[in-house]
Amino acid sequence: MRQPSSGPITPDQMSFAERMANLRHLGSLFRQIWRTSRFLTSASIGLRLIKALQPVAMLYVGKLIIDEVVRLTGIVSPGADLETLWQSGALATVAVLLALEFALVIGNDLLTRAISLVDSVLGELHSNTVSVDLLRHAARLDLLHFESPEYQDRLERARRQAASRNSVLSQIFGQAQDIITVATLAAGLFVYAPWLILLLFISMFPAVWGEQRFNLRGYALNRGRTPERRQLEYVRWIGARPETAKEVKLFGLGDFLVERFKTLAGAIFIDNRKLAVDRAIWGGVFAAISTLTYYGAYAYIVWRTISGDFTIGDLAFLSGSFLRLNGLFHQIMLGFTQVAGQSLYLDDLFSFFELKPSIVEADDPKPFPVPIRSAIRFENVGFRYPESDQWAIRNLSFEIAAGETVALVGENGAGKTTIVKLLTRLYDPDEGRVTVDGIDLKQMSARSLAENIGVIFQDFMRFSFTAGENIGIGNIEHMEDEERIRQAADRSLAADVISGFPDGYAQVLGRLFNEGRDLSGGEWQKIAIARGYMRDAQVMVLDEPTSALDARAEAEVFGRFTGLAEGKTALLISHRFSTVRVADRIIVLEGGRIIEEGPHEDLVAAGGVYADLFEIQAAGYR
Ligand SMILES: Nc1ncnc2c1ncn2[C@@H]1O[C@H](COP(=O)(O)OP(=O)(O)OP(=O)(O)O)[C@@H](O)[C@H]1O
Repeated sequence: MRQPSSGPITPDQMSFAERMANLRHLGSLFRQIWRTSRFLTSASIGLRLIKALQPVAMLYVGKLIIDEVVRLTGIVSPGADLETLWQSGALATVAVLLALEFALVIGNDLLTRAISLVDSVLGELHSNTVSVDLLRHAARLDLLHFESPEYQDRLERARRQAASRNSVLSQIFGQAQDIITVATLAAGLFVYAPWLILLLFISMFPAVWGEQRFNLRGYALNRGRTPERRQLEYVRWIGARPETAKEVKLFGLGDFLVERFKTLAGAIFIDNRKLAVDRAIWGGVFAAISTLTYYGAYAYIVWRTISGDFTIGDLAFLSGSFLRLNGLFHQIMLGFTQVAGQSLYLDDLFSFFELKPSIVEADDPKPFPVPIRSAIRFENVGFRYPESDQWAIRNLSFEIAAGETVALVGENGAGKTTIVKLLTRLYDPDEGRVTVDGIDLKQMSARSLAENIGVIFQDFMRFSFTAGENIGIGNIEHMEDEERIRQAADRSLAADVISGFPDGYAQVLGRLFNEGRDLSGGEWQKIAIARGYMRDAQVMVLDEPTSALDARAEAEVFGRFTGLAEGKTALLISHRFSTVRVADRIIVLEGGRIIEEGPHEDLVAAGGVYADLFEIQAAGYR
């Protein structure tokens, strides 16, 4: 597989073997389409097989008609009466042939429509299948995949392919159909003038070579421009979102965004235009070469007819066959290079599916201890974000005893959220380990870990779903449990917010949809906290849970939290010391290391960093 890279590649950088290797994805594509609908896939193949034989049949019946007409003109005297002639039976053959040709034309039309119907239905189903597969696969990947621009580029490329790639298979089926047609036409032509086929073949080469080169250039361009295209999407997104509208207006960012969009779009446009112009010019030259070949061959057949070697019917059949063959040969050859070209894009899609999550479950996973008997321990843990050469945390050891509430404090970037990500196994540590009652998190079943640790992140998601769903998704298995949702909402004070909605729990939140209703930051936070309460988790992690709450709500949320957390283990992160002081123990972090640790009173008495920070905040209130 190619190394994932978003950097531009040029046609010359891709070896022939690599181009061929991309064709392996055709098998995966076929399986995916087959899985989508066996019936429709079989129907598409079957109908095309029948349609493949139509051209030669048409030409041959045409030849028979002409020969029959020529024969009849020889025996029928000018001005003969149609009725007498019909009754004599002389017209029987030509009538049958005409009827046959009519049937072939009608049949062909029906087949074309049936194929296009089957392909369009299959195409839509397949594009749904790919989108579902993409969603499923993305959900299995690690957080690191989503936090890395390179993987976002890959996801973007895969997403772009999801909707359109089934056309490749239609194209391959079409190719197979054309090949069968060519074989039947060529067999006819071969009987009359074998070397004409060779001539046709040679005349194709420049076009095929040119086409595959342009395909590769097109792909390289597209791929190399993925980061810019993502930026383009981003600028478009910023310019048209309710979340951004306030700042865009007040900072007067409109022109700035327009300029940035123009610059990015302009660069992409210039590249695309150059490619389109080159392709058009060379396409014209190559087409002229093959037209020349056709007329050369045509002149030859005309001469052989004049000299009496071929009948007029033969002439019609041969020139028709040659014309069709010429077109079809072109189509097939170009089709092959196009399929090869398209399969480059398939690599984007299927190599995304080949990405494997690195945080995987142990072979024989152990359950999370219920209840926790001893403690959660960070044992000499070190962690560096991928693509970062700085340790976010290093040599970190601490424990949270069963039933204890521990608070983490520290300046921005001290490593607090990183600790939460390690505790929830969104990442694995690079050094040391995180254990619960001595069992490494890596040995634990992902499901039981998720069931036992409830987290509310500072950048929690504001889903444009109903209020009930926004809370219910905190425990997807109990999403329909209204009683549980109400209890969770009561605990987090979200119930008061929801009681003000005309639709209550059925109220759609957010500004995305017509009936949606937006909330204040603090109101959203109450909903998010309720989501955390949906799970009856033993360990609750609250990362900046109350930053947007007013003082009264904060006091109340925490009053309830500490009450409810009795017997539960909790980890709190907050910059507000009024929140932090309720914890049994406070850990002060700096640069990913612990610098102080103890209950609030002890830390204040010790007069260290915590005491200073506490004093600064307290002074602000005096
Ligand atoms: N996805 C990431 N990739 C690379 N570095 C990161 C990533 N997330 C955080 N960091 C870095 O890791 C360090 C610790 O970050 P962390 O988010 O844990 O800090 P924090 O204490 O939670 O900060 P805050 O109080 O601002 O929320 C910081 O230096 C930060 O820049």
